[in-house]
Amino acid sequence: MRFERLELTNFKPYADAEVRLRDGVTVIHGLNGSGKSSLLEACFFALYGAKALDGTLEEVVTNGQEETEIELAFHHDGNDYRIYRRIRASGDRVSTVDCTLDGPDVTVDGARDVRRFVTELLRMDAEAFLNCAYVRQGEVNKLINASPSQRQDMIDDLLQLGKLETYRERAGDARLGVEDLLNSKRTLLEDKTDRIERKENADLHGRLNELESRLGEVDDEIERVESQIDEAEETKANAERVLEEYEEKTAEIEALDGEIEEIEETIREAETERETLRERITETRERIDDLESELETARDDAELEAATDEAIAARRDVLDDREADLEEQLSDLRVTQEGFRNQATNLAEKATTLENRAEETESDAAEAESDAATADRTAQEHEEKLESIDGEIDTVRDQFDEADVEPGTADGLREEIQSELSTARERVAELETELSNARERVAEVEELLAAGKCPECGQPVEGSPHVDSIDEDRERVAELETELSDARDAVSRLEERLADAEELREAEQRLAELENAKELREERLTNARETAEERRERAETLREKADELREQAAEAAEVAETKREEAAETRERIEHLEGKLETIESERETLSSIESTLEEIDELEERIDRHRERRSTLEELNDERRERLREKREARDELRESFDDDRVEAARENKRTAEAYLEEAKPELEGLEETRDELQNSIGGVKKELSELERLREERDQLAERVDALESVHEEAESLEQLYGDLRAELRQRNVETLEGMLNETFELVYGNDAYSHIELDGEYELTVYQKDGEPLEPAQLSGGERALFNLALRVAIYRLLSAGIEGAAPTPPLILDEPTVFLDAGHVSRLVTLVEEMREFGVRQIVIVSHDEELVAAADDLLTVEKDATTNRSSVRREEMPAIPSLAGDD
Ligand SMILES: Nc1ncnc2c1ncn2[C@@H]1O[C@H](COP(=O)(O)OP(=O)(O)OP(=O)(O)O)[C@@H](O)[C@H]1O
Ligand SMILES: [Zn+2]
Repeated sequence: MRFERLELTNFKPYADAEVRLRDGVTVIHGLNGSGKSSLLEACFFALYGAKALDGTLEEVVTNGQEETEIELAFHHDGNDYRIYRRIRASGDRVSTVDCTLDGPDVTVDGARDVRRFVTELLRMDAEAFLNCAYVRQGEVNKLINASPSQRQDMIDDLLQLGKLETYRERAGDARLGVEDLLNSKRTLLEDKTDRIERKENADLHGRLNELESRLGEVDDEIERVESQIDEAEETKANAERVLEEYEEKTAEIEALDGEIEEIEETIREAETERETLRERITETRERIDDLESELETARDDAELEAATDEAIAARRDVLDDREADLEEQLSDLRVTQEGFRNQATNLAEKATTLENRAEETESDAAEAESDAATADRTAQEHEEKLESIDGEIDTVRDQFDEADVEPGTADGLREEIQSELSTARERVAELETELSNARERVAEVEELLAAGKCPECGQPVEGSPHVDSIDEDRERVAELETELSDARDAVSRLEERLADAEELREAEQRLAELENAKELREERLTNARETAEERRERAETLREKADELREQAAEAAEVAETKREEAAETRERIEHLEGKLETIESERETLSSIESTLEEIDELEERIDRHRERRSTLEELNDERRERLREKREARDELRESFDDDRVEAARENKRTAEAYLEEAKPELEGLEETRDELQNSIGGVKKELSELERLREERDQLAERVDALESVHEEAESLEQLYGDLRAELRQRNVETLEGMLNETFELVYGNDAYSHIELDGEYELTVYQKDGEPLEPAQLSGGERALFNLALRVAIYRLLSAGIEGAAPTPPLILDEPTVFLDAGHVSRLVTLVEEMREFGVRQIVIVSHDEELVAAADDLLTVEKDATTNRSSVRREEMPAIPSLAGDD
């Protein structure tokens, strides 16, 4: 067997790692704590699971991670296998959630099954693997310190000698089982023999004979009693038959008596019923008489000639006719009444309308009167105004009288004065111009004269002609001034006169206006007066009209009253007729009651007939019954005469005697039968015991045979037990010898110094080291390094023994050494290298060693370097490229 590939995820310090392991010697090296041992542990754990751990499952999961995966591929006996494990930590629990082993044509699931499979496959469990193949760090003293019996167990177990012990134990168990069985069978056999002896002593056959003869006697006695009982029973039966017959006849007579009584009773009942019916007929007849007298009275009331259906029908016709007639009259009257009522209503309405109109007309009249008054007041106002206008006109006329001008001429006068005034004003203007001119000339001349010059020619004044005219001119100015003043006076006078004339003209206009106003007023006055007159007349007319309307209204109301009265009269007549109709109805009812009385009478008559019929039927029935009664009485009398008192008495006596006998005999018989049953039981019991005895004898014979057989099986088991024990001892002895040889060989090879001569391993697995001088030494007394070598030698020896012993069937697992050089000095390390090479030669294909030792490293076929990252604290593994591999064997 050899490991091929290991793949780890979150296993201890490894986050992710993959290692391939090859044949030959693989050395794993690296610093302390880098994870070397963990790699080996991983392989071991992959194979055996939790069993392979020193601690708990929890430790394999990298701190802080939740899941760990391990995959190990290995080769064994020509096949490839692969184990996969997945461990999950959730909360406080750590468990294997997945565990599978795949091999050729096989898949195993579940940690337990995988472990079993691996144990089976490698022929060693985890413990055995540790004892031979995997030398764990620090387990140097394990085998040395073990007690001989522990050592024996370990080695026996490895060499499968344990199985022989198991077989021996099983044989021992079987022997003990047989022994138990044998003992119990022997006891049984003794018991049986005892019981047979006891039974043989009891004289069962003698008892049987005696019982059988007694049974014969009892049977005879039973037979005798039974025949007597039969006789008595026959006598009893005969007597009973006679008595029965007698009883039957008595019963028959009783039955006939009963029937006779019944018939008599029926006849009596029928007679009673007939009597009752007769009484009913009388009662009914009386009732009919009463009804007929009632009928007579009713017929008179209803004016009927006869109380017959025909008369009633005729009377009904008359009543129908009368009713129809009355209905007709009534309907006419109702129409009339309705007419009167309508007229009364209409007239009352009309009266109201007229009354309203009269009121309206009166209010119109009042309105017209008030209008007339208003018009009168207006006329008076106009009159007053006219008076004031007349006053004003007089004042204006007085003005004209004063001016002595005829009104209407003022205009012509004004025009005349106007033209005189303009002429006068022209004269003034002319004079003013002339005066001005004259004055200028005077002024001019005076200026020239003052200057000495002629005013006309400019020549010096002395001698100028013109100077002479100045006086004339001065006169002319004076003249003109006088003339102008006169002319101006004339203008003033004319202006005054014009103003007067103007005034008059205005007065004239005012007068015309006043005359106009006066005319207008007068017209309006006339109008007002006319209006007043007209309104008064209208009021008069309206009042007359209103009176007329009132009269009409009164008339209409009167007529309405008359109509109402007429309507009331008609109502009375209607009521009267309705009364008559009611009378007809009551007459009809009377007729109906007569009819029903007639019907009742008929019915009563019928009832009488029925009663009579029933009576005669009853009479006939009773006649028949009397006939039957007679017959029954005869039959009964016959029966009474037919039996004999003496015979009955004899039968009674016989029956009593037989019964008395039977009463005594039956218990006797019962007693006999009981005795017989007891005897039979006893006989059965004795016979059973006899057959029991037979059976016991048979059983005893069988048991005796069985005990013989068991005794021989016991012997066989004993010898088998012995055989296994001997075999194991022998095998162990052989193994011990071989092991001792190999141990010495190996120890010599790895230690080989002059101090020790040899190691002894005795049959009890006691180890002793002998010094050269023959002194024995306990292995525990060796030095640390010596112990390490000794241990290694022992392991290797066991490993060799194992591989030799099992030969081919179980190819040896890889030899795994964890730090084997710790206690060794350099020389011994070289020997270890030699040992390793030896092992290779013995056929160990794969050797894995954890070591720091340079020499071992140098001797490796494969070098794996393990490193731990200082920051992440995660380990990694790496294969060193090796130079051409020197042969290890060549080293030595
Ligand atoms: N569950 C774990 N999670 C993380 N790290 C772990 C876990 N278990 C162990 N370790 C670490 O792994 C290392 C131990 O590894 P291992 O024993 O394989 O080292 P080594 O190389 O064999 O050391 P030495 O040379 O001292 O024997 C320690 O540093 C330890 O802290
Ligand atoms: Zn280590």
